[in-house]
Amino acid sequence: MRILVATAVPAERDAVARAFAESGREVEVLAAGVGPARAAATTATALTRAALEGAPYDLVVSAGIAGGFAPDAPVGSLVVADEITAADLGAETADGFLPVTELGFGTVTHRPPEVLVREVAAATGARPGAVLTVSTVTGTAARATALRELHPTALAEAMEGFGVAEAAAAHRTPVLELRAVSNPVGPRDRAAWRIGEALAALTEAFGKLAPVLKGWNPHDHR
Ligand SMILES: O=C(O)c1cccc(C(=O)CC[C@H]2O[C@@H](n3cnc4c(=O)[nH]cnc43)[C@H](O)[C@@H]2O)c1
Repeated sequence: MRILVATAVPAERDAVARAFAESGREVEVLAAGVGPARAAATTATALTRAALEGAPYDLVVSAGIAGGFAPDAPVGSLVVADEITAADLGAETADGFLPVTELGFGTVTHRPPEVLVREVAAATGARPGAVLTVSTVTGTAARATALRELHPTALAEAMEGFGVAEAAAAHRTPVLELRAVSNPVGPRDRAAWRIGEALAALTEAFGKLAPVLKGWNPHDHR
């Protein structure tokens, strides 16, 4: 079982890697960059390289900190994606937002394996729900409300999950997204982000997750 974990920034990579200190070559943790496009490009490159080396990954995990929708995902809590949805990939119209799928293109949602989502939730206490991928961090209460109206099951927003999932899908590899909430989604207050608390929660979660991930057989749960 080979696992690729893609975070956005090195501090998140290091927080995850601490939990896998003795995993040898089974788990690689990569700082793939901020935003869906950069994350997709870096993740796809890593997946291609591994495939060409004859050691393809069996699972890709998008991980890091996130904004949480109140009151369901408070700061310090964990969220595991039961769907990974690109929330701003589409067109704005006079009648509201249209996802690209309604324009006849592509996809806006990837679904991680249900069994794995349940196992991750049980092992870590993470709450399952939609994790939105946005290219612009939400900075107003109005935008937070609009996102929840469009995505009532959303628990968190971050900036990479959909890009990582697109790369995984191109390689027919299952994907998972696990996030630790560092801030509420809403009016911008960067100074109030609890990054240290969220990174500590991420390390603890991956520590509990290591046996689950290593024991998971993708061929049993396609
Ligand atoms: O400054 C630091 O020490 C530091 C350490 C770890 C991570 C960061 C980041 O700024 C990570 C940016 C990353 O976080 C996600 N994120 C977090 N909150 C939100 C949000 O409210 N809306 C969208 N994305 C959020 C996102 O995935 C960013 O890539 C800094």
